[in-house]
Amino acid sequence: MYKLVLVRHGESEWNKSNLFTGWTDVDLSEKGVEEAMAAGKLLKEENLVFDVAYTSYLRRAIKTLHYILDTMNLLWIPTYKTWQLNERHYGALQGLSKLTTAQKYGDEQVRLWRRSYDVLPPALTKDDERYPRNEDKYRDVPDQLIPLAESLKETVVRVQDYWEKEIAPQIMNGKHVIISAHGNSLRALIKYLDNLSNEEIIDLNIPTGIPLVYTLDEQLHPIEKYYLGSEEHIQHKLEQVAHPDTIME
Ligand SMILES: O=C(O)[C@H](O)COP(=O)(O)O
Repeated sequence: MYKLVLVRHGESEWNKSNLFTGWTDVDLSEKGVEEAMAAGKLLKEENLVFDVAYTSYLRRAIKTLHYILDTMNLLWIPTYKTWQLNERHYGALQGLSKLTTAQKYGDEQVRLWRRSYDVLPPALTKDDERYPRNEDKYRDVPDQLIPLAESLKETVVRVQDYWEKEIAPQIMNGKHVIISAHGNSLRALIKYLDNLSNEEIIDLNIPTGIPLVYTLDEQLHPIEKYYLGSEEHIQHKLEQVAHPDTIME
């Protein structure tokens, strides 16, 4: 049996202002930093230890991992960063308010863009300043893999590819792994790990900064999973993600 921990980054500045973020490299809010440190504390109290860590190319996930590992006195462990664990690319929605977009296009359209499995958000054009190719950190990513927009389906492809090639072999080798990533890149991974249908994944939300602990069998099939922390706190945070326009604090 193996243990695996997934954690969505703490609240970001754009989570706080309720903006579509995707690959925009925004920082953690003050509350996000506190959430990350609290996650480290919970993991320590659970007596979990890690040998290797994975995160995305985005500072909100990288910093969350850093605060967690610092709190656990594990900053020294090898940490791998990859664009393949980045948030789902939200295309031309990036930077728009989720509330204003719902007022303009309707709640149902926004729900489809946010949670359906295979509906693409409106795409960027290559001359848009938000085109990822403009950023040095993606210089080694082949052109055909640089997204202009992604549905969860495309996100699953790149996350699953990285999982199979890099992360799964480490776990099979007995390494204790933590992954710090994003709401939708983790939904993509969980869809794959839990073998959820395209319908089941629609209702899955991931709270910020709450460690999700998996127990996996020898074939890396999940046996058990649970969030760390109080049930009430987790439920409240899940509501916030599901309805970001209605619950602010
Ligand atoms: O990219 C974003 O806006 C968030 O990280 C995830 O947003 P969602 O919960 O609206 O998909």
